[in-house]
Amino acid sequence: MLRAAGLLKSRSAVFYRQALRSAIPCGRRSAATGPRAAPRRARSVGSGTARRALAGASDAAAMGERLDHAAMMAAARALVPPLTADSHKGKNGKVGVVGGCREYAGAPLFAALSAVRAGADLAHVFCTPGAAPVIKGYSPELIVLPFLPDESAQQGAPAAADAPLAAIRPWLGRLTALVVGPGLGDDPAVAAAAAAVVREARAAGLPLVVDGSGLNLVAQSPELVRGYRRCILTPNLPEFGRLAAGVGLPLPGPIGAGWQAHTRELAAAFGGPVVVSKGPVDVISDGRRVAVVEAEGSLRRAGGQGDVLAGSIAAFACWAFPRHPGSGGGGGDAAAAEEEAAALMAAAYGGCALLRAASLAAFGERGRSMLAGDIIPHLQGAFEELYEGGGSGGGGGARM
Ligand SMILES: NC(=O)C1=CN([C@@H]2O[C@H](COP(=O)(O)OP(=O)(O)OC[C@H]3O[C@@H](n4cnc5c(N)ncnc54)[C@H](O)[C@@H]3O)[C@@H](O)[C@H]2O)[C@@H](O)CC1
Ligand SMILES: Nc1ncnc2c1ncn2[C@@H]1O[C@H](COP(=O)(O)OP(=O)(O)OP(=O)(O)O)[C@@H](O)[C@H]1O
Repeated sequence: MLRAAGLLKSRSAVFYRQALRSAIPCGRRSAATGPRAAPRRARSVGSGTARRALAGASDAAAMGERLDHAAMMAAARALVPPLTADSHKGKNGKVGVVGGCREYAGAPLFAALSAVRAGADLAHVFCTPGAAPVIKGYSPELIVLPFLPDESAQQGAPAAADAPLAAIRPWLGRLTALVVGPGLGDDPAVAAAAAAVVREARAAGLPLVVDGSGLNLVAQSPELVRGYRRCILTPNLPEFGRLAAGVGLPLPGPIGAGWQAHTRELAAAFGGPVVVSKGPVDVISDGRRVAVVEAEGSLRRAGGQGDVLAGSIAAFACWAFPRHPGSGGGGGDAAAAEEEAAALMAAAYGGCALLRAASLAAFGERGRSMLAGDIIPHLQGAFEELYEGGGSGGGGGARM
């Protein structure tokens, strides 16, 4: 038994290392990705670490010029808080997930569990009453709050968002990042409540990751996030097309990877949010600079991998804005805007690289049977390899 576990462990470690190697275009491990000798200090966006790490790549860059992989990995690594004996619960992140309805209970579960497995301390799921017992039943770790409208009771009723927002509002102030959309569905009352939560979160300067059905909300009402600098939009290609249509950005031809070339333009059209266009490579842009995550991932396309990504990015977003001071809105000084954009780009890059390494490891273990839930136990080993240099290689056979 122990021997088998050891074999699994070392097999996993091989996959993390493969993922790591394939993440480095020159094929050698740079200082930026090597193990760290010294303990790290806690850092915040205000320290300028993320911006400085990006500066070498971005200062000379023309609009849309591609940022360097090693610099992006260093920037992501700089966001990771050290584990210290004087930490308290919540210090390393409290993530909220707005999503989960009768049809889709898995998506918010994947996002929330991934956030805590990536290192956030707490995860809350704001879902409909129909989804709550299912989500809770899967994981005692999650704080499940059935405050979104009950879809079955709402048919034909006006989409009033006041009551759900009143229930959710007291919790928002405790969070350090919010994921909006995994498994939210398209019920009008649920969508109206989620839109109200987005407005409230934005007013409070809370970092947002918008994914899944949340992107449909944004496509229909781009003003929800337009100009908001603490927002990451994570579209797959159909979602990318809907967002582009929402802001009047023309795209060439039918759905396809070529659309990703327009990621910078889409981000520019939103004027604040970072866009992560998911696909064969993940293209990340703040409307000015572009970073591309090319690391090898899984060959499986099982549903839910985007939810694991959203939760992983949310953990990094907590670390990018530990106390979310300021509003993240337009205006303010240019240096602050630059800091926020750099931190957000680093958070997105960190999450994308993590997902790819973990899914490659899960694929190595499960092959064609790999599911999104199989990736989550591998977040640990992938995280250690990419961001801590420890490389326990753990995760094989562990529970979600
Ligand atoms: N287990 C769950 O509860 C899951 C729920 N999910 C949720 O389900 C809701 C709806 O998501 P959908 O996946 O239906 O909607 P999407 O808009 O993501 O996808 C619509 C259709 O486009 C296709 N498609 C996706 N990527 C494509 C690409 N690159 N090229 C061509 N076609 C592509 C898909 O097969 C799908 O049929 C969201 O809220 C989402 O979060 C998903 O996250 C999957 C897992
Ligand atoms: N064609 C591809 N080649 C390689 N990796 C891919 C490809 N498509 C997706 N991925 C990987 O899967 C991740 C999630 O992308 P995907 O398109 O599955 O999201 P999604 O459709 O939003 O997921 P979900 O099923 O959770 O809604 C990407 O970030 C990338 O790592």
